[in-house]
Amino acid sequence: MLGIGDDAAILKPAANRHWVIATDTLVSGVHFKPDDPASTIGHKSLAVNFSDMAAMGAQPKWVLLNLTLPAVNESWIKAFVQGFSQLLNQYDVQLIGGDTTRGPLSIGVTVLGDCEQPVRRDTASAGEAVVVSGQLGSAAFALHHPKADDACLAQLHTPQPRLELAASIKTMATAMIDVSDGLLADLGHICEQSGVGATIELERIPIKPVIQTSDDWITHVLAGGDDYQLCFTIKACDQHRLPADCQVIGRLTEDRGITVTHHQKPIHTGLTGYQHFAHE
Ligand SMILES: Nc1ncnc2c1ncn2[C@@H]1O[C@H](COP(=O)(O)OP(=O)(O)OP(=O)(O)O)[C@@H](O)[C@H]1O
Ligand SMILES: Cc1ncc(C[n+]2csc(CCOP(=O)(O)O)c2C)c(N)n1
Ligand SMILES: [Mg+2]
Repeated sequence: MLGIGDDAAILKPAANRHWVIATDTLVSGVHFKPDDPASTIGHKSLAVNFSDMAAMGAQPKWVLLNLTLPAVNESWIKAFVQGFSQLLNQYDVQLIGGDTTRGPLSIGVTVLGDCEQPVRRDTASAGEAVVVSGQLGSAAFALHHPKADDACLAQLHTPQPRLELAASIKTMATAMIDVSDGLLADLGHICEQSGVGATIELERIPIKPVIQTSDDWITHVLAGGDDYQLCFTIKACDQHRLPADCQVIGRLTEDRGITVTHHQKPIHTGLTGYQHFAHE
């Protein structure tokens, strides 16, 4: 085992474990505002990667950090490191390397984790219940209404990866994903890759009541993104075993596509999810 200092780090996998590897980049102006606090940018760049580990039912162990900075601003870097290290230490994860270059501000993180049995996106079946953790739409609401609610703003700036929750439900989850691009997009990935569809009930999706003050709250809930909650599927017989922070919001169907109902009536949203190249 060798960390920072050589041309590459060296890892020795534990026997009978699966390695799980993911990478996610945050770009200034795309994933955060240039004047957001550096400590929250540090936190979020790691949290979104840990969220991918949670979605696989894996435990993060090591990370690589690729920093592109426009200039050396010591107080900015100090605050970034503080936010980044706080989450690293919380989950006992080691920074084993990375790269630092000059350019427009962006942060790339690669995370390596392990688990006994990963939870995939392509293993759900029709008839199973669709579950989400926490509440959806808070971060998207805060992005559009930054002064409206501190709890929503905290969801946007310092999302908490659902690692403990994932560990507690991973054996009952038949498929799982984290909600980064919006529920419709991410549940859509489970559906497409598992060859099923879904019907979800809007009124069963947990939200903070304050977001309903926005005319666009349905868009925030279904397609806003930046939630970093878990969406997973379970057998109907496991519903009574769900932790309190999890809510069944619908069911998987043989028919493809996702139908959203509001008080039993289908609603036509025309929504997809967060798309990086949608407005080109
Ligand atoms: N440039 C790329 N080269 C190779 N594979 C890629 C590339 N971009 C995405 N992928 C792969 O495509 C799959 C989906 O990645 P994507 O980033 O779209 O989804 P995600 O990780 O669920 O979402 P998010 O990035 O919002 O967390 C992953 O397996 C990822 O490794
Ligand atoms: C300044 C600013 N503009 C827009 C957003 C919203 N946003 C950006 S990327 C993304 C999806 C996840 O990205 P990826 O798919 O790359 O992981 C979302 C919801 C934000 N947070 N800050
Ligand atoms: Mg990704």
